[in-house]
Amino acid sequence: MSSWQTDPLLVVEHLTMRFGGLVAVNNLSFSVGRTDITALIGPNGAGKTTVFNCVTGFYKPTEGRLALARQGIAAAPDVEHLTGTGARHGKSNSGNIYLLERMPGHEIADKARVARTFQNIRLFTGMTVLENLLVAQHNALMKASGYTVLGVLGIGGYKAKEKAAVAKAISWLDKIGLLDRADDPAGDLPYGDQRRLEIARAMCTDPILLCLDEPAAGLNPRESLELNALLRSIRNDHNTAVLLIEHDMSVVMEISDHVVVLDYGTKIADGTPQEIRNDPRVIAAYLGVEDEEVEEVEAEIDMAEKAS
Ligand SMILES: Nc1ncnc2c1ncn2[C@@H]1O[C@H](COP(=O)(O)OP(=O)(O)OP(=O)(O)O)[C@@H](O)[C@H]1O
Repeated sequence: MSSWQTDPLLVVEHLTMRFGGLVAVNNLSFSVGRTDITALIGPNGAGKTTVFNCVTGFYKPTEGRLALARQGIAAAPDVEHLTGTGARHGKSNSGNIYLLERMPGHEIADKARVARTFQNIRLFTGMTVLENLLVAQHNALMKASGYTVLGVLGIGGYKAKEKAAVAKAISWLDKIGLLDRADDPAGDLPYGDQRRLEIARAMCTDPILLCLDEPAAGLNPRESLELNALLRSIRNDHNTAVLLIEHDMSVVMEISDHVVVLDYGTKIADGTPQEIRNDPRVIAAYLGVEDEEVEEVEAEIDMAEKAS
């Protein structure tokens, strides 16, 4: 059995999102494995970003449940019990469970520890590269200060936390190869570096789930390889599950453990890259081609896989 079945971090059940008469996501169920890179793929308008917006609290789903278990397994009876209490989160025998559909975005980030990036880069371009990573840790630092001036001036653990925040930022800059650009404005970085900085900024909040909206868009082949290595390291070395939306099939095939395919808001396939890659419905839907073109597309995917 695969990780998303045996050790799910997030279980999405019957998620539906309507905008007036338009059903953007329709009765969608899938799981995100705790140790997986999960790719959400599908043609333009399939509902991928809407799913992200529901997971991260930008939208309140019309229907459905999104249960995240910080540790252990969110056992069905525990999730049912929590749902019945009307609470947003609660303790179970194996740890805390969070019902994301009930939580505002800032709680999803702070308490459930879900971080995200956007399709278009949203760095603070006028701040330095280092400052971008420090700002990401602002909430944790303010907590350490006890929200008091004395706290900020050094009573209690604030100074130690401040040092740790700088150390964490520097270690991420080192990891993404931008230590020598630490004092430059983030807006001066080339596009691919800005993308990696945005991911590092999200990682500075110590997420348990990192949601990336088209991280490979606009990257050249070298930057794309660097991104793959970074995402693998996030999964392997930082115990952070990754959920990404991606159109670049070579990236999806190369780094995903699990692929969920949407078309018109509905799930049409769910499995390993190997399982979904030979499914003609997936290829046709994802690339928006007619049936007779499917073989051609399969050949293209083969070539992309061999090249990566
Ligand atoms: N806030 C909104 N109000 C109305 N309709 C919306 C809203 N957000 C998304 N939609 C619609 O929901 C459908 C799904 O959009 P969504 O952006 O989730 O698709 P997507 O798979 O992420 O597409 P893309 O790959 O182009 O980013 C589309 O028809 C879109 O127009």
